[in-house]
Amino acid sequence: MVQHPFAAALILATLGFSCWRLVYLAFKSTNAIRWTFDLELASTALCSWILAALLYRLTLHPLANYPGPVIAACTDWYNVYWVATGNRHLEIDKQHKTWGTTIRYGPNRISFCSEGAHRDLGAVNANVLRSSVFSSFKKFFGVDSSATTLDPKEHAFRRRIDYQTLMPRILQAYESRVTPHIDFMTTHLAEDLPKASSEDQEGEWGPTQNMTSVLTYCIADIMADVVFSQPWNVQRDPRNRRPIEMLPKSTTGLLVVGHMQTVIRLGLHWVMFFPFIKDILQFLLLAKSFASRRASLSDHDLEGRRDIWSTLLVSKDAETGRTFTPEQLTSEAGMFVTAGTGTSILAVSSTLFYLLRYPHTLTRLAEDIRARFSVNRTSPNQNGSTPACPISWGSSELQNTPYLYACIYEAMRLSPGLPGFSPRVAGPGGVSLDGIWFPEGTELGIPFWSLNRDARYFPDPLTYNPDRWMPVTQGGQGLQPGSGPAAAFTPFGQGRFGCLGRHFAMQEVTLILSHLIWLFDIRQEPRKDYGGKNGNKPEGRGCDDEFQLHDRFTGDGDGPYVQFRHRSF
Ligand code: HEM
Repeated sequence: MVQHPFAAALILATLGFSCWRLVYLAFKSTNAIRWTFDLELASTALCSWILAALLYRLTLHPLANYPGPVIAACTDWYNVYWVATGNRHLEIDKQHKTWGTTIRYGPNRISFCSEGAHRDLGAVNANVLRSSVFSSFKKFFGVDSSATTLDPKEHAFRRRIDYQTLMPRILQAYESRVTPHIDFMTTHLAEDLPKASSEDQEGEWGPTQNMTSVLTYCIADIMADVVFSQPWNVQRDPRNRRPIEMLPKSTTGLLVVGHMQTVIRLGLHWVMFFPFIKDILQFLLLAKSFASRRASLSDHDLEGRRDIWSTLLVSKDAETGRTFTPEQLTSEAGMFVTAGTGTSILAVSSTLFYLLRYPHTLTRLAEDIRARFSVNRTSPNQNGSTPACPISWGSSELQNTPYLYACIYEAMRLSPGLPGFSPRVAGPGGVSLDGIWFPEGTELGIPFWSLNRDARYFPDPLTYNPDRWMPVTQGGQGLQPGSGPAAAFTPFGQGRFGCLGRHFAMQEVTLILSHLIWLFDIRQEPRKDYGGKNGNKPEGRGCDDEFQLHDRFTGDGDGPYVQFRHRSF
């Protein structure tokens, strides 16, 4: 209020006018035609109610003194707008640059960009709950998953069961559900390339590939196979691609709706936001059909190969003795596909983007990987010209390739899987973050995009520098994600909401990248204009050297546009 005297004066004046109108109408009522009077009275009362709410939000609300855009303090339509554009992470970043560490980005929402706040919010025993933003999922689909339920006990129960499917020691069982899809992708890429005249010569460069698309199809096939024992077949059959291509945009829809709890309470979300969510409805129908087909498979059909479904089916919660109901089983299985697809695509595509933008990092990584994994002359050739890649799922040598991990972490820092918020709500009695107390019910979010680029924690933050994550003994800075000086960087979240698939994801991402880099030379499409050279890019998107994302709860990119050629052996 103090910061916005003009807005406050305007609102006061309008409120005064409304009160006068009410009094005037009350006097006039004896002579007025009844329905006209009712209409005028109702609209005046509505305007007065809205203005009173605005006034309260700007003056007496517990968050009234936090800085930020006036419109954000007044209404959540600010959030709806920015979420719908996919640019909310850029807008929030701009606001933090203007106002500092803590900003009010909704009437009841605080964005807190500090390592201390991140630590306190993510602590296992933090007095916070999941925000009602996630409730839109259940409102539309009638079911919840561990990634959306607001009930802490239900969440903990589902998490305990889900964890049993992704424990590091059982991941090896998924090998035959992962590697064939990666092999299909690389074989397909190789088929498009001009043949090299001999093995010890590089070939010609092949056609341009949009790696976000290539990876989307590969990773969707992997996830459907790992979860449901059913290849989605999106790599082979373009007709199957629409649901997976539309998934990022439809999660935006859920996020948009989640910010409008009043609209949901009035049941208007179906009408107002249907265009946003119709694609996710299609996706869920597809997940249901996967689930019913999977339910009809017997152990014999699986030929001894484990999938996530079979583990979920038999797992029992040690604390409560409960198992999943058929509905819970279906919603959890579908959730694994949504949670594990977009995030992994982004991790691989952004790493490729930055490796190509900083060619010395690509050269170093390729030399390292090719030196560690030598050519196996006895294994069958792919497409007659390229020896098969010897790197296998779960390879301990691969897991001990620090520069590969460093390159991925650094790309995830600049292109976080969750560029925006994963909001929490202060529990009964309130919560203290980084020394600041927030009352019960306040919605609190860490702006991951901004935090990961904060020069207080990552000097020279916009430079892609994998050496930050290399051990000191190998000339690096020795940072480790989520601890010590890099505590601000937690690419897989933390605490009781942290990612259950992190070990699986790192195995998958490292395997895909190492296969591409071992098999092919890669270069950026020479003619592609990535950045704001034409001066017509929206604010925050002008940098040529940055992988551009849309915040659709998970980050959604495009490209990089690359060309491959056969490497020499
Ligand atoms: C590089 C890839 C990935 C990244 C960056 C990533 C990141 C994250 C993050 C940041 C969260 C926490 C969300 C929150 O705080 O609300 C999360 C949750 C989750 N992730 Fe991942 N994830 C990745 C891959 C996967 C994969 C492959 C799977 C499954 C196979 C998976 C399953 C989950 C699940 C089930 C949750 C919800 C946990 C809960 O609510 O208790 N993720 N992920």
